[in-house]
Amino acid sequence: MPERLPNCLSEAFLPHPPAAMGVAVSGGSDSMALLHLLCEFCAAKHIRLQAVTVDHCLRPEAAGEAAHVAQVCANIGVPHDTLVWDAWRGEGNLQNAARHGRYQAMANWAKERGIDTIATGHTADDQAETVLMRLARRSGVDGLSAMSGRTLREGITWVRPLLRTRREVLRSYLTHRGIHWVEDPSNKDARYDRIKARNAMEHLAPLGIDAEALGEVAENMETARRALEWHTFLAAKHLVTLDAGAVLFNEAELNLQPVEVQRRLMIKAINWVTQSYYAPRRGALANLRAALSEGQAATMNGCHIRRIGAKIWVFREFNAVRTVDTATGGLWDGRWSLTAHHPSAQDADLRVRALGLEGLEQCADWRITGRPHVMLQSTPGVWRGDTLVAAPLAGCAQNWHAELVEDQDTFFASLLSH
Ligand SMILES: Nc1ncnc2c1ncn2[C@@H]1O[C@H](COP(=O)(O)OP(=O)(O)OP(=O)(O)O)[C@@H](O)[C@H]1O
Repeated sequence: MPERLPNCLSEAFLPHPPAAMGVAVSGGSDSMALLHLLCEFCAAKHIRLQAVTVDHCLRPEAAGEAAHVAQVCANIGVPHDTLVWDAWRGEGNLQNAARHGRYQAMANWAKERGIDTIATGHTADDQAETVLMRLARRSGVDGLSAMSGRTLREGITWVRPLLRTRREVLRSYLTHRGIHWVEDPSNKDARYDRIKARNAMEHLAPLGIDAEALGEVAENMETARRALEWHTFLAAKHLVTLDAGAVLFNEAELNLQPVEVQRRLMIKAINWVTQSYYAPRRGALANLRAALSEGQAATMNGCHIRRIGAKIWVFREFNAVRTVDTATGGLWDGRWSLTAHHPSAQDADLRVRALGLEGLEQCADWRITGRPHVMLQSTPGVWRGDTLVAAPLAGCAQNWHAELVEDQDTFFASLLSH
């Protein structure tokens, strides 16, 4: 085994080398190898490298493992920090909560240090195991698509330089150089789906289903996913309009699109209106489609969806914002800012709340906006007690402006991954 792995870290993973980058090191073989490979790579490119380990306080050995990583980093002259995540409150899925907490903690760590890129040690084996697990979940093109070599999350670019490298290659590299790594006991625990998938690989090999083959499937799926994404983007440009924070589809044009494109457009619309990241379930979306085709209205994930005239409107569900109440200087529903340029705009007793029926009763001119009554109910207004002061989206502006924090281009941009 050579001391260097020349093909592991191609420059392709960093098209624009940053001045500084982070590396997430759990202490396992993959990230330990990544640390050493990056140490050489960054020295040659004059990139300042810093390492980080998150201790989830879930296993008694974890603190010792983090200390081991710290020692290894000290030996090779890479600054290292251990972050503690102990926010588990016993609710929901522990693995997901720990992963989410870890990414957030590392992103904050990086931002505090002026680092915008962090490398993680995902390998070709992780890729293959993920494909197997996704097959079991009956995933479609998105789920089966390859993990990307670069993703944006929490305002940080995450890179995965080892995605095409097998774990066994990294282990022999470490062994050859006498570098010790930590063996996480959960890596042998066959109660976890990932370990089940790992163990299944040896039985699948005689069929020709190995890490390389599964990796290729994932890359083919990724190519198909991008084509679908592009088609969806072009369709959106043609049949979507945005108005007052709502998404409007030309229904006749929408129905001409393939079902999968319709599904993706609906997900993006719901996510844009609710500022959410998670897609509603396939079954729920199929029910929504059926309801709409029968002319019924539906609510889903905090959105109200219905046909009005020739359009399908997707807008905020009134019940989801009924109790949202903020000061006029703040963000209402995470996306609206209401401002005015007169001095009374600063009055401490002014609040922003949804209009509801009460608000619209005080808004004589709502019809001139051309917006549906049911949609305007969930738009923001400025209130003093029970009296409506202004409703800029409902034709009663009184010199107030309602602005979305995300400009409308972000809806179209969200249709394309980066
Ligand atoms: N506790 C940790 N501290 C620092 N980095 C970590 C830690 N755990 C995992 N990582 C980083 O994430 C990489 C992938 O690890 P692992 O597969 O265990 O995580 P995961 O939660 O499955 O990640 P993902 O959801 O991104 O697939 C590691 O190689 C390492 O770079």
